[in-house]
Amino acid sequence: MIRLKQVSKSYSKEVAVQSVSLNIHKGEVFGIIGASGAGKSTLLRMMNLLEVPDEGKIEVTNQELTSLNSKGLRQVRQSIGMIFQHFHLVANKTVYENVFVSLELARFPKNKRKARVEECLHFVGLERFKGKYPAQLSGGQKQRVAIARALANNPQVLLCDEPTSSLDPNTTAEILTVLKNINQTLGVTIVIVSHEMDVIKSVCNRVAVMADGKIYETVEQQPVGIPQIDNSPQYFVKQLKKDESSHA
Ligand SMILES: Nc1ncnc2c1ncn2[C@@H]1O[C@H](COP(=O)(O)OP(=O)(O)OP(=O)(O)O)[C@@H](O)[C@H]1O
Repeated sequence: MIRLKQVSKSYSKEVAVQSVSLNIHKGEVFGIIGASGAGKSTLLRMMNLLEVPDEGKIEVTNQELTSLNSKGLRQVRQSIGMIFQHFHLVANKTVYENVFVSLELARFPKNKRKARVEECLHFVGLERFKGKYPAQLSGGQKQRVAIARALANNPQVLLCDEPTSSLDPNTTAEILTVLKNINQTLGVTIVIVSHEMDVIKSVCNRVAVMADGKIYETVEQQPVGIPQIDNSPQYFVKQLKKDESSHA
């Protein structure tokens, strides 16, 4: 599904990614973890050519991205959705419009756009929020809009760059549940970059550990599942009192 062959990228003299080869299979939830500066985001951003590699080849759905002209690249990008840590929503557009725009850009059939936006907002549980603006939403809701937008063109791949790093544990669990659902019900291949071990362990079936621009090791794992978070005040009080007594 995604095939990287000896891909490298430098910024001035800074080597961000160094000769990485990697195959990500259809239907996987693939994680990329490592220290800050290890090259995770750069590697992910090369999978849809947001960053252009200096060397190497990148194939997505059997098409070599670096050899495509701009029209070909635009078409292939419709099968690759992406979400970001800071959501990247358009501030002066409503929830509905944020999703609608991606259908316009992709020249989705005009008479089907409205229904598709509603379908995507329904999938992420945000139908009631369609008239709101991003500033009126919580972080988790903003990420859901970004997911709906990324899903609008029926992608085969969803690239997720630190998708939960701005969110609290409860909202993180909600977003991971949405991502898992997308993988299981829609069969979308998911790649998640995160520095949070709990996130990677909860949903990924294979994980690349990056260091100094290279893949140090790729580990297969059984996802441990998404933790059930108790957000009740009773839970917080209990945890505080437990910590107090363990330090007495
Ligand atoms: N646009 C850029 N211009 C210059 N240097 C960059 C750019 N993007 C990344 N780098 C450098 O490339 C290296 C890898 O960065 P990258 O963001 O890929 O790492 P990361 O593992 O995702 O880190 P983090 O977890 O902190 O986001 C770092 O040394 C970084 O400073």
